[in-house]
Amino acid sequence: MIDITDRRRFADLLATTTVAAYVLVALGTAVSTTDSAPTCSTFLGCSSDPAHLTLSGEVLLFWGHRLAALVTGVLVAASGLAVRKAAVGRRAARLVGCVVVLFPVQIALGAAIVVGSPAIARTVHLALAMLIFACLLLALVRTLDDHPREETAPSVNGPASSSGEQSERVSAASDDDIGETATSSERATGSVSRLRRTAGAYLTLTKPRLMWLLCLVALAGMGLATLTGAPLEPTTAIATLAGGVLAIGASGTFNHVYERDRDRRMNRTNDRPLVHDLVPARNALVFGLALAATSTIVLVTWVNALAAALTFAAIVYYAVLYTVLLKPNTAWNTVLGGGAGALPAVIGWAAVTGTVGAPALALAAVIFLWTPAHFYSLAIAFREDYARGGFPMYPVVEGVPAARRHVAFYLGATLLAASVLGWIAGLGWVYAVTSIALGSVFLRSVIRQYRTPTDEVALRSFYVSNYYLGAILLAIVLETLLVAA
Ligand code: HEM
Ligand SMILES: CC(C)=CCC/C(C)=C/CC/C(C)=C/COP(=O)(O)OP(=O)(O)O
Repeated sequence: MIDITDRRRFADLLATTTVAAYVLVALGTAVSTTDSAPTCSTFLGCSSDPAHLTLSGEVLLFWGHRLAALVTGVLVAASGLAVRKAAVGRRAARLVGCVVVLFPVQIALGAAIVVGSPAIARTVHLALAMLIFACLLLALVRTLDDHPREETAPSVNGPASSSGEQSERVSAASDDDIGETATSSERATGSVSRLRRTAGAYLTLTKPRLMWLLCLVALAGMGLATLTGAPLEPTTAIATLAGGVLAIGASGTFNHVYERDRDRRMNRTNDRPLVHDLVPARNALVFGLALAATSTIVLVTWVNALAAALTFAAIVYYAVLYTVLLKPNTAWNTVLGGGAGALPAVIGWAAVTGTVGAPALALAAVIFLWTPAHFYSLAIAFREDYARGGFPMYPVVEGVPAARRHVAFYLGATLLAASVLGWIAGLGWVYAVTSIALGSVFLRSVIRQYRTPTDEVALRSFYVSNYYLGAILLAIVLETLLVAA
C-alpha cells in the first residue's frame, strides 16, 4: 500500500527543491548579465583580492548563486534518495532521476565558467539550469496530481442570482426614489447624483482596474529602450501613457458592449452598466470610438506613427480578435488573447525608438506566458459563472485539475522567460532580487492550490500574479532610473 505520509513529505521536499532551483536559475542569469563572475575567479573559493570582499550588489549575487547552488544540490540529492520511498508515479521518478544526473554536469560546467569562462559553457549552463528547473516543476506537478486530496469545493460564484434581483439592487439606489413631493433642492441633489452615476458608469466601461498594470508594462517597455541609450522625453512618456489609457478604455468599452447579454447571466458581471441600461449601448459604442480616435490622435501627434499603429492594433486585438472571435468560441481564448496584453511592451519600446527590439519582444513574451497563469486561477474560482455565461474558458472545458496544471506550467514558463528577459536586456540585481522574491511567492501560491484546492486559494494566486508582474515591471523601471542617474 502507498504510504501517503511519505508521498506528502516527498511532495513538500520536491516543492522546496523546485523553488530553490528557480532561485538558482534567476541568480545564475543575474550573475551572467551583471558580469559578477570575474569578481571571483577560482572554483569553490575566492582569492584575497579586496574586490571580492567589498559588499556590492554584484558580489552578493555571486555569493548568493554559490549558496543557492549548494542548497539546491543538497535538496536534489535528498529528493533523489527520497523518490523511491515516496512511491510516486514512474514519470515523476524519471524526471527526478534526470535532475540527479544533470546536476553534477551543471556543477562541472559552472567550474569551467569560473576558471576558463568559454562563452559556450555559459550558454549551455543557463540552458541546463532551465531544463533542471523544468524537470523539477513537471515532477512536482505529477507528484501533486497523484496526491489524494479533497475534491474542489463548489465555485465561489455560487448559484445564479437573477439579473432581476440585481436590477432591483441597482434601481433601489437610483434616483427614482425621489418622490413626487421632492423639493427643488432635493431635485438638484438628484441630478447631481444622476450625473455622478452616469460618469461612474462611463468610467466602469473603460475597465480602470486593469490600467495600472498595463501602464506599467508600457512604462517598462520605454525603460528597456532607454537602456540602449535612446533618450526618453517627458512628453513622449506622458503621451504614450495617455494614448494607452485611452486605448484600453476604448477596447474595454467595446468589450462591455459586445458582452452585455452574456454579462447579464454571470454573477461577477451582472451589475455592469450596460446590463442595467445606465448607458445606452449606442452611446457606449460612440464613447468607445471617440476614445479610440483620441488615442490615435494623441499618439500620432506627440509620439510616432509606429506606436499609434501598434496601439490601434491592440484595440482591434482585444475588441475583435479576443472578444468577438476567440472568447466565445475556443478554450484557447486566454492563451491567444494574451497577445493583446503583451503589445503595450512593444508599444512602449516603439514610442522611444520608433522600432521594435529584442528586449521589448522578450518582455512581451513574459506577459504572453504570464496571462494564462494570471487568468486561469480566476477562471477556476468563477468556472460556474463562466459556464453560465456560455464562455468555453479552460477550466470550464477541461476541468479544474487540468487548469491547475496549466497554471503551474505557464508560471514555470513565465519565470524562465523573465530570466531570459534579464539576460537579453542586461538587467541588474534590483530586477534579479525582485523577480526571485516575488517569483518564489507566486510559485508557492500556485503549489498551495494543490494542497488547499479552494476557490479562495485560487483567487489569492490570481492577485499574487498581479503583484508578481507589477513588482518585476517596477524593478525594470527602477533599473532604468539607476542607469540614468
Ligand atoms: C486574455 C487575457 C486576460 C484575461 C482573460 C484577463 C482576465 C481578467 C479578469 C476577468 C479580471 C477581473 C476583472 C474584473 O472583475 O473587473 C482581470 C483583472 C485584472 N487583470 Fe487580467 N486578464 C488578461 C490579461 C491581463 C493583462 C495582460 C494584464 C496586465 C498586464 C492584466 C491585468 C489585470 C489587472 C491589474 C486586474 C485587476 C485585478 C484587481 O481587481 O485588482 N490582465 N483580468
Ligand atoms: C493598449 C491596449 C489597447 C491594450 C489592450 C490590452 C488589454 C486591455 C488586455 C487585457 C485583456 C483583459 C484584461 C481581458 C479581461 O478579460 P475579459 O474581457 O474576458 O474580462 P471580463 O470577463 O471581465 O469581461
